[in-house]
Amino acid sequence: MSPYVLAAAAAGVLIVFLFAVKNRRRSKLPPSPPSLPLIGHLHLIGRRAHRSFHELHLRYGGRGGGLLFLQLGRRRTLVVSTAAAASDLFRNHDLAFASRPRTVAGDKLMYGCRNVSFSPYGEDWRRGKKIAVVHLLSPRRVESFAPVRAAEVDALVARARLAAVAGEAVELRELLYGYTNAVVTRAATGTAGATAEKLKQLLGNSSALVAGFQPEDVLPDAPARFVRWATGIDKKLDDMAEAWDKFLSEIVASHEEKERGGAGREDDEDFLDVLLRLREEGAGGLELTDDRIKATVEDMIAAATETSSQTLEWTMAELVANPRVMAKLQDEIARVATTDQPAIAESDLNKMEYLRAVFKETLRLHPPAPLLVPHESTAPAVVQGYEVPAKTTLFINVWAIGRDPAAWGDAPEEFRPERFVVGDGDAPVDFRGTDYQFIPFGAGRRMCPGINFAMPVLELALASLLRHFDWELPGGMRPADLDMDEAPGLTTPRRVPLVLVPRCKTLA
Ligand code: HEM
Repeated sequence: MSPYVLAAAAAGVLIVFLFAVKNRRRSKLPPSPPSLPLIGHLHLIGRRAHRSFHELHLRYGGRGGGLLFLQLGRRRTLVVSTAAAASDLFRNHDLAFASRPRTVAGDKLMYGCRNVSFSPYGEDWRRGKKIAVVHLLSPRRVESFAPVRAAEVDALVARARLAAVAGEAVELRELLYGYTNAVVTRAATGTAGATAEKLKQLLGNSSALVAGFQPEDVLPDAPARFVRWATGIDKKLDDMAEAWDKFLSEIVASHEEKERGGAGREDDEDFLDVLLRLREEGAGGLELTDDRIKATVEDMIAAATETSSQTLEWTMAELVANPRVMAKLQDEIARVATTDQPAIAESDLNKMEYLRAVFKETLRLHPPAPLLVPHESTAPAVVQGYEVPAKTTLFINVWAIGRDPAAWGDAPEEFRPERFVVGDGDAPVDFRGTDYQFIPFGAGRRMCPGINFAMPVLELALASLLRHFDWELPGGMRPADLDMDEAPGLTTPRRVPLVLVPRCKTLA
């Protein structure tokens, strides 16, 4: 046989062998739709990524046990879309997926990812998170902000009353954002007013810059840098980072000045006071540099404000769309908060079981972070028999999991808070990270540490707004006319802001 024929035969065998190996490797990845060169599956993802992932899961993920593997430009991506798969992932692979993908925007806006939310998994993140859980968001610290919540709810009710007396419609987003922003800004920095206004502006501009896919997601380093420079993204991020830094540095300086005048009582401290005191005390091994302190305060404000105001706006929308639920909740509030009380006491909130159920139902259907915050794996993992390589980005589609018929029955789209009310002795499904069909705050190591802070802020506001007012749709609109779609972005506000008319109620 001629050497050419031999070489061709050998090459053929080698190609078939390599193809078989590649296919065997591929077959160990979770299912995946057909992809294009370079961009992979990016062209299949719309502006509301959670909806695109859900559609792809329904179409291609059937045999994948709730897992779907996508190549989004350069990013290997695992999408989890069912409660069963989320349970397996958090129970058995939480550590492998406990890091975060690094982004240029996160680096620039959060002091090199020195905040808790974007920090890669490691000792600094662990210590930063401990500070958040033990010192900033502990039940005792949250309790110390009760007067702040009471004052800001009073202001919220007063603003709604002005509109009610004038017979005017109110844009709820503006009203509710003003409230959550003021509570969080006061808890973080001790003041609201102009500080809260400035923060609103900074937060709004920053969200627009970090939303959506970034050039480095799609392109190799050098071209991505070029695109960032050519499109002006880098300049915008640098300007934004400078504006944040100027603002935060002034607040830190004024707190340091105050501290030099003598330490106040620990019970009256805001987040910045706590962080500066911990720096003095040694901070459990974490070097609390100025940058880390500023990143932590910025992180808390960013993580708390929009998530809370969006939850309130969605809840009001669902209540107006479901008058039966609205009436039942108003009855509960009237039963618990009697007429002799001018304002609702926080201790009464625990007696409002249906109120908590209403919020849970809202968070099931409208989780503010529909894909959580992206995780990244630091080691290879075998999930449900599939091999997932290290450095894979993980999206947990809690928006889809909240609609998973296997977990929620045959009418998962229906707003029915009774799902979360159970008979004596049974524990209702909760969002504390162990009922994997309902994880709007995440689960495992990277779970949200802010639940205790968020819930009284939400519950006190809603109970007060429903106690003092009836809420009507403007201009003959009917509940069925309400647009219940969400806008694109990292969090999911309503696409169309909710506008309602408050009518003063006489307290029965
Ligand atoms: C309705 C209100 C809120 C919702 C729905 C919410 C939801 C979430 C979610 C989904 C995550 C990501 C979990 C993951 O990646 O697995 C998260 C992380 C985080 N949240 Fe919240 N959150 C809320 C309020 C708050 C508040 C009030 C604070 C602080 C005052 C806060 C601070 C944080 C922090 C620091 C992280 C990062 C945790 C980490 O990476 O280890 N959140 N939150």
